Amino acid sequence: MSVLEPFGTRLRRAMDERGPLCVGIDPHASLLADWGLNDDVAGLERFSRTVVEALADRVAVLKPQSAFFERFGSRGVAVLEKSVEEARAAGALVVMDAKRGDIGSTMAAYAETFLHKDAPLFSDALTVSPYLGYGSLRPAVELARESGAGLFVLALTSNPEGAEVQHSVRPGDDGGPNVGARMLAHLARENAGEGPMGSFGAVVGATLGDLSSYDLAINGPLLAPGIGAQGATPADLPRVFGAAVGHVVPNVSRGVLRHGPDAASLRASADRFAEQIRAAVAAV
Ligand SMILES: O=c1ccn([C@@H]2O[C@H](COP(=O)(O)O)[C@@H](O)[C@H]2O)c(=O)[nH]1
Repeated sequence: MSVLEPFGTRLRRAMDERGPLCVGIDPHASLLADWGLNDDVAGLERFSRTVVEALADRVAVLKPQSAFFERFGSRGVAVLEKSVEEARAAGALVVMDAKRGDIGSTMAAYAETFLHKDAPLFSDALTVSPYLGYGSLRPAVELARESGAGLFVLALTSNPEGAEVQHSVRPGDDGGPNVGARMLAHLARENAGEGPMGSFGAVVGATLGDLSSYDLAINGPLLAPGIGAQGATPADLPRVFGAAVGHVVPNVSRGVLRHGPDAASLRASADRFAEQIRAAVAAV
């Protein structure tokens, strides 16, 4: 198996060279319609190819949302494979947003699917759910380390429903850290001693307001969805992330995609978000 430089190193370089923006590839049925495409595999393929061709040479990260491809069965997954390959070939890092999570023995198979360097769906990083226990993710952590890939662990998600799980505290641990904080602490341990940045990131929503009660200094990236369609803005980033804002990878999906299918308009929208993010982060 060929080995890449660690994901954290590659991501840090990409963020420094291109800015930290991550654009989602989320082919919602409504966006396919808005773009004048059919809600079928041909429409999916055209949508995804347009986004990759417009943006893969300028943004640090593209994040395909696997659900919108899986919806079309094996032919949709084939489009996803091709999109990942083309985006990586054009210079973007690919974070596969598949939010996998299961008992360890099954997690090992998910890891083989997305994090083995020779797998058809190999991606630079994968979103994972730790809600079968952080330890159940161990096979993914180990294979990611071997391959030079990374993980983004759901810690404090952008949706309001997430609080029910993520703000809960272990029984008998009154006053102790909540679940989200525990996930951040696990990740800080995973990234200890890594430079310039570890490969094990957290998903922390840009919609969540002041997070100063959390220790976001995990020495790893913080993938921040919620900008655009979910109501957060680039200007919110310093208030939400404080001193950790330099590790934030802000994600925008529909906020950019609604400007398609014209490639120049997609690029212009991504450039506007990138500039607003640069200005917000520079002001800290
Ligand atoms: O906490 C989370 C984790 C993941 N997502 C995903 O990010 C994008 C957001 O899309 P927008 O169109 O910019 O709202 C989407 O793929 C979600 O599944 C998230 O929103 N929140």
